[in-house]
Formats: sequence, structure tokens, C-alpha cells
Amino acid sequence: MTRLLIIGSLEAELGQAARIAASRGARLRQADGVTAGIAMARAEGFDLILCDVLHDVSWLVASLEAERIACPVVACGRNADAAAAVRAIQAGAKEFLPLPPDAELIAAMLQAAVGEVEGPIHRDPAMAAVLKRAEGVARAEASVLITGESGTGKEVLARYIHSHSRRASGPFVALNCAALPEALLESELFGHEKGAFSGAVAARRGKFEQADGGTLLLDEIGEMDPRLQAKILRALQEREIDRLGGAGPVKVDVRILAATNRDLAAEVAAGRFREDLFFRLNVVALRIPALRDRPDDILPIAEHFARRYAEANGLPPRRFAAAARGALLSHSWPGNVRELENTVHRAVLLAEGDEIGAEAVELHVPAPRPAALAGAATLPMEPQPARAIGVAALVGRRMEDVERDLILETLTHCLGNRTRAAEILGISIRTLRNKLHEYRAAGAPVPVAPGQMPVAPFPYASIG
Ligand SMILES: Nc1ncnc2c1ncn2[C@@H]1O[C@H](COP(=O)(O)OP(=O)(O)OP(=O)(O)O)[C@@H](O)[C@H]1O
Repeated sequence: MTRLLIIGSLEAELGQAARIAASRGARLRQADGVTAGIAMARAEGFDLILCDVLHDVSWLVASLEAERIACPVVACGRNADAAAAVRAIQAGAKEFLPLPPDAELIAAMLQAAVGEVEGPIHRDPAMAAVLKRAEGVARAEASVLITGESGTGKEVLARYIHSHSRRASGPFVALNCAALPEALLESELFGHEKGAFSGAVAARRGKFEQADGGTLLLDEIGEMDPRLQAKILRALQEREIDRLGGAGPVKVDVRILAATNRDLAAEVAAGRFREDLFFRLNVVALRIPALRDRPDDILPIAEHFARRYAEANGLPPRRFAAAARGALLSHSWPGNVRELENTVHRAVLLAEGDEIGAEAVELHVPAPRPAALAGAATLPMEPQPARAIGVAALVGRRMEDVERDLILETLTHCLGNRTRAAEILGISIRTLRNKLHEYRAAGAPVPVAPGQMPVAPFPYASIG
């Protein structure tokens, strides 16, 4: 179920949008203005915010970013108001929803906000076996540890388990434990009271409380430091958490799913991960095979994304030519489904003619991995972080040049989608914007997302 916050008056067309969203199963909250909306987002957590352009979308986006409240914002306004749409997108809104609302666009927007609701696309027996096991454990309350290389679909599988569980009507909340430094991660997980630390200007519910009655996915749990591991263990055992600066424990009813691309057993052996927490999380283990080990999944997933991105960009649906299918099947997909999705997205935009030809399928052949830099505790065949790939080739270059190239290359890889690029780079969107501004001023070509100019139909599939 999508938790949707609407900022604006529900009297006119926005009310219609709210009714459509509710009829599509969204759980709605409404705020009259941005200040009230931010307070609600801080306290409750949402999957999506729909904000009328009559309100200050730019301030909303900047405040969410400043408070690290990860939630996509879709701006909405009267169809004819193109200038407002452009301003909203420039202010950082993911998309623009023209009013009066179209029921199908709202459905697509809600679906994109919660990710892949249809469940993992699959045809390969190796993946079918994983899903069968996932369905089997979904209805139990046990914790599940999902492992697999980066981009194999661990979060997709976690959502699938949630949607097949008894908690399906409750919230699904995901947190990337590697994305934040320890102190911030702690307040993100457990929440804090007003004044708990300098900068805690208002009380905030943590992810545990937001997931109450539902499921909490702790992604990249292998990156969590031991002190927080102990607090997670306590939350699991006692079913209660302590807000930072709070007066006493708060009861929570949350099922924990954890995901990692590390070999947690090896992390335990190396003394970096608590054994008791490992056993607690690893009640059921699900390992998603790398895409190259389930080749029968490649074409169905590619076709799914070809349809989705054609629709999102207002292009006719096209099939892959035989040579393109051959190229997709012979690639090793070190970035797994995420890489396949990006490749297909790009191919859909580049292809000319009635079919998607091999020339539109741009495949990146990864540089060989220097053995000396390979991480000891990663899974076999794990694609290494960029720092381990070809670092020697960078010696002799200026730091700022390397940074610029990395930023622009990542943005190109993300087809100009700044939110995604900032996520991958681990920097705030504001930092990214400032850097791009500098590069543009210095004459560097900066890629722009095809969906950045709001031309109908709007590419909702790019949310998230
Ligand atoms: N079987 C699938 N069918 C359709 N889409 C998929 C499938 N598996 C993954 N995806 C898509 O691929 C992308 C990466 O998936 P996801 O984020 O779940 O991977 P992950 O293993 O959690 O990655 P990471 O380790 O980097 O967090 C997402 O856009 C997701 O929707």
C-alpha cells in the first residue's frame, strides 16, 4: 500500500486526484501547506508526496533534503500551466501531474513510487525456486536474510515477501544502512525527540516506528557498525525501541527483512558482525542468483523494461531485433538487473526504426578486477566498487578532474536523472546541482534527463 501525502486544498481537482488514489489503494493524508506537510512527513513517513504548484515546491524539496526525509515529490497543477510545471521540475520535483487528473497516470505514479509491485519478472528455474521459497516464508513472522550481488533485486524480493505476508496492508519501509554515517543512521532507525542533539529541531519517528504493523527492510546491513547492531538486536528481541532523547521505550510491531551483498558469515568470522544478530536475522536465508546465472530471465526482464520505458516516454512498443537479443544474452551483466534496466532504458531512447537494434544496446565491458584490491569478505564474483576498478589508471590525475569525470559519467549512466546519480554517488542533490552548475559554467556538456522537460505523457516510471 502506498502512503501518499497530498499538500494542497482538496476542494477542486486535487480532491479528484485524492479520490482516484484512494480507490487505487493508497493510504492518504492531507496537509494545507508545506510547513504542515513537512511536519507530517517527519512524523509519519510517506512513499510519495503530491504537492500543488500553488505551494512552494522548491522549499518543500529543499526541506526534505535538508532533513534527509527520502520521499519523491510529484508536483501537480492545472494542465495549461506549463511554466509552473517547468519551475516545479527545476525545483527538484520528480514529475508533474497535470490536473484534472487522469486515473491511469495516478495509478502509474503510485506504482512507480512503491517500485515493482508486480513482483520480480522471471522465467529462469533458478529464480522460480527462490520465489517459491520466498512465498513459503512470507506468511511466517520470521526474519529473512536476502543475499545477492548488487542490483540482483533484493529490494524487489523484500517487497514481494511483504506483499505476500499477513502484513501486506501495513507499511513497507526500506532503509539503506550504508547511506548514512552512524549517528544519523541511529536517529533514522530509532527516531529522536526534539532537542535530542543539536540540529534536532523537532521530534521525528524513526523507521522502526514508521514500519509499525508492517515490514522494515534493512538494506546493506553488513555495513552497520557493531554498536547499532546491538541496538537492532535489542529491538528484535524486546520488540521495543528507544528514541534518541526519549523518556522510555516504545513498543513496535515490525517484521525485519535484511539484505546484503556481503558474505555475512564471513563478516561474523572476521569479527565485524555480531554472531547473535546474524543468527537472529538468518532464520530464513534467500540467495538471489546473479543475472548471468539465470540467463532465461534476461529477455523477459529486458522486454518488460522496453515496454515500460516506451510507455513512459510516449514511444510505440518495439521488439528487440535478433542481433540485439543475442547481445543481451551474451553479456555477463556485472551490474545485474539494474544494469539491464539502464541498458534497456537507453536502448529504447536511442533506437530508430521498427525494432530495437543491436546498435542501440550499449554494453559496458567491465575492467578486469585487480586481485590485490579484491575485498576478502564479498561474495564470489561480486562486482567491486568503483574504487577497486582501475584505480592505478587514475594515478597522476588531479582529484577535481577525476571527481568531475566520475560525476558526469554517473549522470550519463543514469540518463541524466540527478536524483539517481546523487544516490549512486552518495552526495546530496544540492551538492550535485552545484557541481553541475560549475561544470556547465566551465563549458563541460552536462547530460539532461529525457523526462526533465515536462512533455506529455509524463515518465512516471522514472520515479524512485
Ligand atoms: N526480477 C525483476 N523484475 C523486474 N525488475 C527487477 C527485477 N529485479 C530487479 N529489478 C529492478 O532492478 C533494479 C535493482 O533492483 P533492487 O534495488 O531490488 O536490487 P538490490 O539487489 O536491492 O540492489 P542493491 O544491492 O544495490 O541495493 C530496480 O529498479 C528493480 O526494480
